[in-house]
Order: sequence, then C-alpha cells, then structure tokens
Amino acid sequence: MERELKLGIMGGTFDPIHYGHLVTAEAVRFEFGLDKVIFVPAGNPPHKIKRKVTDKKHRYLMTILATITNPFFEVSTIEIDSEGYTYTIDTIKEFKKIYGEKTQLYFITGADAVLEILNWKSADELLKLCHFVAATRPGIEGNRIDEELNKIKEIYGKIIYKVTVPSLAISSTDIRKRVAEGRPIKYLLPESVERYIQKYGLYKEDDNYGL
Ligand SMILES: Nc1ncnc2c1ncn2[C@@H]1O[C@H](COP(=O)(O)OP(=O)(O)OP(=O)(O)O)[C@@H](O)[C@H]1O
Ligand SMILES: O=C(O)c1ccc[n+]([C@@H]2O[C@H](COP(=O)([O-])O)[C@@H](O)[C@H]2O)c1
Repeated sequence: MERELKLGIMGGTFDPIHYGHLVTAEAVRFEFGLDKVIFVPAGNPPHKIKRKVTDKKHRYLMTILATITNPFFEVSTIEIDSEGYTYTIDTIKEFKKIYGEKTQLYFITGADAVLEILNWKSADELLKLCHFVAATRPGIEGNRIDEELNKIKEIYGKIIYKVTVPSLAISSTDIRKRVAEGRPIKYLLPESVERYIQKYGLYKEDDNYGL
C-alpha cells in the first residue's frame, strides 16, 4: 500500500530569503521525514502593513535562486499569482485540492510567527486542516513559545510541534538595513541571492526597515 504524501509548506514574505529560512526548512524536512518542502512567497501579505514589501516577482525569483540546489525544495506561485490579500487558510485549502485530502501538510513557521497564529484568518479551521511546526528562533524565549503552544492546545485541542533548529540570528529586516547602510550581507544568505540584490539595486532606499 502506498503511504500518504507528507509535504512541508514554508510560507514567508522572503524579502529577502536567507539562511535562517533555509536551515529551518531543511531541519524540519529531516525531522518529520517530509517528501518535500514547498516554499510559498506571500503575494500581498495583509499583516506587513508597516512598510512597502518588495515586488513579488523579485521575492519569487530570489526564492527560486536560494532553493534550486536542494532536490527536496520547490517554490509555489500560488500566493503571488493571487491579486488580493493572501491568507494561509486559502493556500492550505488549495494545496489540499491539488495534492488530495489524504496528503499530510506541515505548515512551517518560526517561533515569532507562531505567537501570532491565533490572530490569523480562520485560525480554528486552519488548525484542523494541517499540522503546524514551530521552529525555534533566536530572540524568542523557549518559555514564551511553550506558553503559547499550551494555550492553543487548551483552546483548540491541537498540538503544534516544536522543533529546535540550528540557531541563526538572521532576519530579512537586518539584511535590508545592512544593504541600505552599505554593510556586508555575505554569509547571511546564498551568494546567488546577494548577487541578485546587487544587480537590481534592491534595499538601497531607507524603507524604515519594518521597524
Ligand atoms: N532565523 C530564523 N530562524 C527560524 N525561523 C525563521 C528565521 N527567519 C525567519 N524565520 C521564519 O520564516 C518564516 C518567514 O519569515 P519572513 O519571510 O517574514 O522572514 P523574517 O526574517 O522574519 O522577515 P522580516 O525581518 O522582514 O520580518 C516565518 O515563519 C519566520 O518566523
Ligand atoms: O493567514 C493569515 O491570516 C496570516 C497572518 C500572518 C502570517 N501568515 C503567514 O505566515 C507566514 C509567515 O509570515 P511572515 O510575515 O513571517 O513572512 C506567511 O506564509 C504568511 O502568509 C498568515
């Protein structure tokens, strides 16, 4: 009998994608024996209202460049092809249609994102539709994550898996700030992405860095 497909979904703004994202996706893939991890660059993320997000074509292409060397990684255009705001609930429903109801979906988030999950659109329905994996992230205390995960378990009866991943204190905000200030970004993200940023002159402008 064929076993059910197990897919990881790594959603993110990826503005730009960096080694924190890649190491997290790879660690979770290995830990859960996932068949592949699909990176989903957010199209029009409603929660990133503090600053103008870089054109989705650039973010998509940088995600392709960063993931191309890993045979277990793929990139989906499902959210960037969508015109309006993009919500995870709609993406998960679409993946269920594409891959079949029996496919096990694991939505991968960093610990900061999981602290917000109860505020996401249709959170209760979303928690029923797929597994969630919260990856540790520098700056987010383990206790805070545990408290939030316990709260979700009490309210929704849903267990969110916590996975310890190699700790990389890298963020897209810091990378954008570094580029704007002319400081190095080498070794924080794949060289191909660094070259792409240089070629298209991304992040040169002060954009208040999302702070
Ligand atoms: N260094 C990291 N370690 C673990 N998880 C991370 C890391 N960086 C980002 N993530 C997770 O990856 C997902 C996508 O993140 P996102 O694209 O917003 O990157 P970011 O670095 O948090 O960006 P920004 O600084 O612009 O907010 C989120 O779930 C986030 O928590
Ligand atoms: O669906 C929602 O309401 C929702 C609210 C906030 C974040 N998300 C998703 O969480 C993922 C990580 O978001 P971010 O902001 O850390 O890049 C990304 O796939 C977002 O679309 C989803």
